[in-house]
Amino acid sequence: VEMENMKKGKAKEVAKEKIKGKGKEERRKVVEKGKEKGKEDCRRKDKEQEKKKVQGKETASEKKQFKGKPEIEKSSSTSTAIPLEPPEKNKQILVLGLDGAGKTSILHSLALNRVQHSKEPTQGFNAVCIDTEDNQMEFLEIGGSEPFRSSWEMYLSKGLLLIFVVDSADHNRLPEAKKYLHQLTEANPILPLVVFAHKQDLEAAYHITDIHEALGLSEVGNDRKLFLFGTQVTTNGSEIPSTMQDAKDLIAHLAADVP
Ligand SMILES: Nc1nc2c(ncn2[C@@H]2O[C@H](COP(=O)(O)OP(=O)(O)OP(=O)(O)O)[C@@H](O)[C@H]2O)c(=O)[nH]1
Ligand SMILES: [Mg+2]
Repeated sequence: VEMENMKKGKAKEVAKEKIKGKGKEERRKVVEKGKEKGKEDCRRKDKEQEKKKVQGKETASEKKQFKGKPEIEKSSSTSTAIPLEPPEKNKQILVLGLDGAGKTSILHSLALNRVQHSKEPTQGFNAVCIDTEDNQMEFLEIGGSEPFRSSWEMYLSKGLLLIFVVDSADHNRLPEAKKYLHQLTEANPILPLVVFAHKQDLEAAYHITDIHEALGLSEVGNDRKLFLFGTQVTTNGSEIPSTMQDAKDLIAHLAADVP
């Protein structure tokens, strides 16, 4: 399926203009500003992660999965028990969606520019730093299993933008995904939203227009930047599809745009 980027109404125009209108120079400034705020940690960790991957050990994000409070800014992130608290430092790109939607697989693949499927459900959090050409992004996935969903909402205020992932072939659970998505969008009416209509490789996958409808995306707020991508990761090791690359580029632009 040739995947595409769908945007809606006014939000579409605004987002487009902002991305196009923003000169590279200006964008770079924003990025530099972000780095000054202490994102070097993130970069250093990312390098360590890459090394691990090359050595064929556990992936960065798997290593960083843990229960309880995220400690991604600290050098030794280990398992801790409750309480759950939002991270206090840099703003992150939140990656949410029901269990099994494909969040971790997407993050691994975006980090490597190569497909890498996740083998295990995320138990708690999964923090991933990804370098782009002139930027660096910090993603925070929160597990989609029931016990973790109650903590999604409290991370919204710390989010730069929200990536919401759905399994496009899991028709039965689309209403549930919609319910959670709308709870999130109602709690924060302006946070930019990027929806991944994922697993487009599956025969049963709904096309993005159906996903748009099933998730009620026309009702998530007129003041919000909204994007919808049809995505998939297929064979481990293969290059990520161009739509995934497009999504990554867009996310980098959006993240750099946030003051
Ligand atoms: N067919 C297909 N399967 C996929 C795709 N992406 C991920 N998967 C599979 O879907 C399953 C769940 O993927 P994960 O990335 O662990 O899903 P998740 O959203 O992180 O799940 P939680 O961490 O439990 O919230 C794994 O078996 C993946 O291999 C895809 O594009 N197509
Ligand atoms: Mg996961």
